[in-house]
Amino acid sequence: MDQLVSSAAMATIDSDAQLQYKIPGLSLMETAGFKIWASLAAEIHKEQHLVFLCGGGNNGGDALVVARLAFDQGYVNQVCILIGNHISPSCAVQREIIQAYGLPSIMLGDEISPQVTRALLDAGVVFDGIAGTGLKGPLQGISKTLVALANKSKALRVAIDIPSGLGDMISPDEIHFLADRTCTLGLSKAAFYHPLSRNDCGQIEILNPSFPARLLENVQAEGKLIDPKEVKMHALSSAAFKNSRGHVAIIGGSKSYTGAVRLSARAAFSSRAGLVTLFCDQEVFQLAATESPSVMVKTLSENDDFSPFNALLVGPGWGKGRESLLEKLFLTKKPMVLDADGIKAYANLLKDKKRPPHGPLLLTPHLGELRELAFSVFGDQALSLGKQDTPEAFFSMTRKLSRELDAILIMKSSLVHIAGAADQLIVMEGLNPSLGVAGSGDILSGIIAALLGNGIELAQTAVIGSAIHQNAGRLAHEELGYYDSETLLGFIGKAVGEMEQ
Ligand SMILES: NC(=O)C1=CN([C@@H]2O[C@H](COP(=O)(O)OP(=O)(O)OC[C@H]3O[C@@H](n4cnc5c(N)ncnc54)[C@H](OP(=O)(O)O)[C@@H]3O)[C@@H](O)[C@H]2O)[C@@H](O)CC1
Ligand SMILES: Nc1ncnc2c1ncn2[C@@H]1O[C@H](COP(=O)(O)OP(=O)(O)O)[C@@H](O)[C@H]1O
Repeated sequence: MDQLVSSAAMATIDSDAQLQYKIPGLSLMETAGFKIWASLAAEIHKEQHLVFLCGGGNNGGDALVVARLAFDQGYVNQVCILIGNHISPSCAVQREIIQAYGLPSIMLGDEISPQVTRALLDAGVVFDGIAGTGLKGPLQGISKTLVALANKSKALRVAIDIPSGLGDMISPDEIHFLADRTCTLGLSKAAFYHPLSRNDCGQIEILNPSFPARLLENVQAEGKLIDPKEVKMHALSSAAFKNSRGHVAIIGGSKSYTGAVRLSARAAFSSRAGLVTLFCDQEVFQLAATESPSVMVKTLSENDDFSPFNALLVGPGWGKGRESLLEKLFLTKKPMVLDADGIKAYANLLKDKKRPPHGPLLLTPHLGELRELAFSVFGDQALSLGKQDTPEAFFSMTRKLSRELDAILIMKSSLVHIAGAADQLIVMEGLNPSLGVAGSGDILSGIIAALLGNGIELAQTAVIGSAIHQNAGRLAHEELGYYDSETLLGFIGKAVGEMEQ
């Protein structure tokens, strides 16, 4: 599990390391540069042209250390592009060193020179050391122009610490360095994990330039990154049988959307539910009853009794106009997963200022549904959620929404963000486009419902359920590449089996 921190928190660790622990800034910088170069050298050929973009702060100083170490090892096709009016003391030392070495460098003013354009076009690797934790606001001036040009280069793009232009208080819509690799220092940064940022950081490697472990451990983190491969769950007792494995009721399915509930039901069985009953519209009944012999299928009515069930999944393929029924379902106080049209119905209730009391509640919105939900609670300020908002706003608004609704939110994009299961936001790196296929979300909600039916606690359910979905997607991708949701179903039980202990 990695902690995700703000740039401000990381900058405090940097200064505490120097002030409290007396580690010289230059020594931290040397170690940072050494570790960055050590992590990359084997992948770079001596014939490649290396371009180092170096700001005037310590991030630029780090880049200059990497340039010098590379030069010493025979990577002589290189140029350092120097920008910035204010040069930090440690960066000034590094600039003197590369001058003494005679490393090729170009000092840029306000405009890009043809020499720089040429260097970037010919580059095999571009190192971005323009700005890291010290960035204030969106990129301006020559830094912005340089990043735009570097982003057009076909080179391998390596960001030192943070891709320049990304920051906690900066929307990922603003221009930033598009990295293939990010060598981040100390701890990973929360700003990488906005739904629109992560892809632009490439492969992230965390390197510690000898910050004291105590400082890193005691940091106030914004979020934590959990690797789905490391998530485990208790195995079922070998004496478990259908009635002890939980009975899930799925309420959804309508004339226009007949497939969703069937996927959810099958996913629930593969995630250890013992019994599944489907409550659907008359139009879906015949289809569902014929196609899914293991599922008990009933026609949904106003007077259904949900008391025998251990968990309810409400919403897949449900269609519109279900608000009053949803209110009644809340009154059962049963552990409930709300997905898709169920979330939209809930948002409508909230817009009408209705806050029905409910039992343990877990919602699985994709980003569009999340915005709708947040809009119904917070109004206009939520309209940019997950789009043009800043990482800081995304993290804090989603935590606030979860508190406000007294529910756990599993927010689905190419990443998974879970709010409400811990003090910090939990993030899982999905980054598996094969999972982005119609019906994949219905499978997730079926998995979650089964775990709730098994009696697993709500917060744990969110983490374990998301991990089962991601692990199944990974297993399916390793075996098949791309697939449809019916095929994904076949990997759910395997993922569960690998996670059981
Ligand atoms: N102790 C150490 O030595 C260690 C430090 N470490 C490293 O130091 C980094 C932090 O260094 P830092 O605090 O010096 O700030 P930094 O990220 O270089 O940014 C300042 C530069 O950005 C520029 N700039 C700012 N805003 C801008 C904008 N909107 N648009 C354009 N430009 C803008 C600003 O320009 P100025 O405003 O001064 O003209 C200045 O040039 C950290 O990320 C890590 O890499 C680690 O290696 C550990 C050891
Ligand atoms: N690139 C990706 N990497 C990992 N997971 C992804 C990716 N794209 C989509 N997903 C996952 O696929 C699921 C899609 O759900 P959803 O949008 O509700 O689809 P549907 O409504 O078709 O079921 C979510 O769980 C989401 O996290």
